[in-house]
Amino acid sequence: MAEYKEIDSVAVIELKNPPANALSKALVTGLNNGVKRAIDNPRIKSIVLIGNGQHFSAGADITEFPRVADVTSKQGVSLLTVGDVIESCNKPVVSAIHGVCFGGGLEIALFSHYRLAVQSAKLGFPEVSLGILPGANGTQRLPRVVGFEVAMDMIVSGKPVSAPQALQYGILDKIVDGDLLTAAVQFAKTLNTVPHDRRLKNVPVPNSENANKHFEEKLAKIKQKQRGYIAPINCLKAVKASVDLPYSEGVTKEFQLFMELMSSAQARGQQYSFFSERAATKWYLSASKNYKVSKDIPVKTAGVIGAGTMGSGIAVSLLTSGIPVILVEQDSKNLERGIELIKSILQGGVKLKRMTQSQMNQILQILQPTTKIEDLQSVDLIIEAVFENLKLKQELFSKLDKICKRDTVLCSNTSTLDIDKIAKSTSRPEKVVGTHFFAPAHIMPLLENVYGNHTSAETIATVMKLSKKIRKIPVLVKTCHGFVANRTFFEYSQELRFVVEEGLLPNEVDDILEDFGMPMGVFKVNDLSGIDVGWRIRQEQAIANGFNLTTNTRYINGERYCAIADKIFQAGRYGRKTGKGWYQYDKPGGRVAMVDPNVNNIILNHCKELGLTRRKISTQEVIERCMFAAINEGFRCLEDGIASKPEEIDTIWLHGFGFPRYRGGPMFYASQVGLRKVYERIKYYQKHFPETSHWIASEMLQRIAESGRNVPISEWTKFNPTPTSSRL
Ligand SMILES: CCCCCCCCCCCCCC(=O)CC(=O)SCCNC(=O)CCNC(=O)[C@H](O)C(C)(C)COP(=O)(O)OP(=O)(O)OC[C@H]1O[C@@H](n2cnc3c(N)ncnc32)[C@H](O)[C@@H]1OP(=O)(O)O
Ligand SMILES: NC(=O)C1=CN([C@@H]2O[C@H](COP(=O)(O)OP(=O)(O)OC[C@H]3O[C@@H](n4cnc5c(N)ncnc54)[C@H](O)[C@@H]3O)[C@@H](O)[C@H]2O)C=CC1
Repeated sequence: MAEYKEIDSVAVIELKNPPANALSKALVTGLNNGVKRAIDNPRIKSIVLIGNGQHFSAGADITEFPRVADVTSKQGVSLLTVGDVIESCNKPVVSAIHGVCFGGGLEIALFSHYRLAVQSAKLGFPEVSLGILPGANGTQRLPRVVGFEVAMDMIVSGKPVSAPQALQYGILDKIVDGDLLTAAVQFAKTLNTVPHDRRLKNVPVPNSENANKHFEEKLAKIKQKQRGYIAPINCLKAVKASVDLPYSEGVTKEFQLFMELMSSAQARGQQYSFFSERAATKWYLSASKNYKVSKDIPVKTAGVIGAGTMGSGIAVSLLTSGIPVILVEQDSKNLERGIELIKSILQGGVKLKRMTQSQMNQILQILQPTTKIEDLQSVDLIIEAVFENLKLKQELFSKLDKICKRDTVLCSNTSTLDIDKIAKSTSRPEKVVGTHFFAPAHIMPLLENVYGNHTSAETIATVMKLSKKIRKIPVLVKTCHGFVANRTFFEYSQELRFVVEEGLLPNEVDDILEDFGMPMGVFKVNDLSGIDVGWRIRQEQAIANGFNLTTNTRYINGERYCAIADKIFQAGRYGRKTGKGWYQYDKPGGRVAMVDPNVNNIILNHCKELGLTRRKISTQEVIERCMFAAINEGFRCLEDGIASKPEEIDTIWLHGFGFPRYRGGPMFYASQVGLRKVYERIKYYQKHFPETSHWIASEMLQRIAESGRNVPISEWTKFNPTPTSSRL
């Protein structure tokens, strides 16, 4: 775990716990033993700590967190005990850093007396994203090096800094070229004693005159931008303690704030999210088709068809990752509009200092706009993002099949349509796959990749790899109408439309959802993605089912239907883009949503026409109805083999819909509420709303609820009554 060796008078202790040298109890014990061995050896004059493999250390071992008792136990060796041993050691200790030096890893480095790093290293405290704070004195030590404001920013944001930035802040003493170990040993040999100010606990916090002001400003920002999250607030309070209290009292305050977080439900949700998004990327269809064994096709050039809302954002994601794009539109007017959209997105990046004007110009050089689909003949991969219309997409794929080279991967950004139906218009269904981006496509992190019955492992591997290359979090699901994201979101939003039909107004529903932690209420989301898009999807589905949808429709094949959204569409209110939808906006494309009495009239008239009596609906009822409807559908996706594990559904909601990370995702939320209760409430709603089939409880949910025990999420799929494949 920690390998000890001697190079002349220098003891070298190598942290070794692949893949990221997480500081497990065993590694910390090994480190402690190594430092003590060096202290006890009179021939040793100084000590170097270095990481084996790709990183110095990714910090404390998160898998050990559930055992909070271990973390806090005074028995055994903790990061704090080894930290004390390092800091009080009379032989200089040098941390030699490469890869990442995160969390507890950075705390070890800050207990050390000197820090060196290679140019590419990254240093930071990401604990806040796990719902905790750097609890091994990081909140008291970092400010003593970098001052209050920088420490506050680093710890509250969790964002790492580069080695050159860390050098500038004084976190690093030196950036070294060439072999890190050789340089560190050479450096260590020049050291004899440990000066007083190299033990950070002896040092006051510099530049702390305006700490109160900075504290108040940051607190206000957190409350506005990270509404509901407790970890950033405790991080901030802990850093402030470094200024307000002597070191010995500051660490006690840090411990108290750390323990508050560690035992919180939010930390459980955030740590679950860390593992669920990694579990979701590990796709598995069979022994010969999975993330471990399947090879991808390198994507050196790409095509995007349709330069509307989605196509332009998709093109930006590809272009900013260095992939040249041929952008195809149906005519030059739409093409011009698409190019302008792309330019305005990039210009936004320049404004926010994410890129320079000259980088933007370079990016535009690898964009080739055209109205000729034939120009796509030799690209490696194409993403189609034209209107949501099956016939149109089939025609397009059939053309692409004839035009493109044989191994071009053909992707559709369809948000609902069956990939198999699109694939069947080609002679290469194995190359056809869904790549479902979320709006705005250049910002939203999720990529829901969708395989059909004929999609090859190579095609899947290609889009999963590409997702990472373009900085997206990929999840692989199986084709069906709406896949996982829209299938579950549909039930959530449908139930909320019913709530509006029964008594609440859109802004009242949105307020409840935003208080629950959603970044935006469902009606604001509808306005953003386009009321016309939703309308088109409903029309498509109705046509596919041989049904004629009108604004008077109340039931479809006996199923309750709410036509208010269609009436909003009929009123020419297409959402933000037209400056009015469920809300009134400051201007077309504007962001400021205002309650519009005209919308309220549409709703009230609708109810009057149908003779519906409106009623008061409680917050609890709203949350239960939308969440439990989505959760029930999530279980059905598992039953149908559309998703293979609950973690996929949760990752989709976290990164596609901005579900609050501290709640883990809808399925994790269900586990926290308790599946027995979720099941009972679903049965209750089924009794009250028998004409809505999403209240028929999933059999899998029923089995778990009736098992009489608290089944952990990792075991839920064992209760699947219809295991469909080997994907479990
Ligand atoms: C009265 C006194 C009593 C004593 C009281 C004592 C109290 C003291 C308490 C001290 C508590 C310490 C507090 C502290 O500072 C806590 C921390 O350090 S929390 C950890 C912070 N670190 C992170 O959040 C880093 C997370 N990891 C990453 O960012 C990335 O994984 C990384 C950049 C390292 C690598 O990224 P990438 O190459 O993309 O690979 P993956 O992300 O897929 O990771 C590969 C693999 O590694 C696993 N892993 C990564 N980090 C950790 C980790 N920290 N712990 C456990 N496992 C980790 C990851 O899950 C992947 O595993 P797979 O199985 O392959 O999916
Ligand atoms: N808007 C959203 O929030 C999301 C939409 N989607 C899906 O993405 C696709 C595109 O949606 P949007 O970008 O919102 O639509 P959009 O209406 O903004 O853009 C579609 C573009 O396709 C172009 N187009 C139409 N036929 C074409 C053809 N034959 N050749 C070349 N270009 C053609 C149109 O001119 C238009 O610019 C749809 O399948 C939609 O369901 C997926 C996720 C989210």
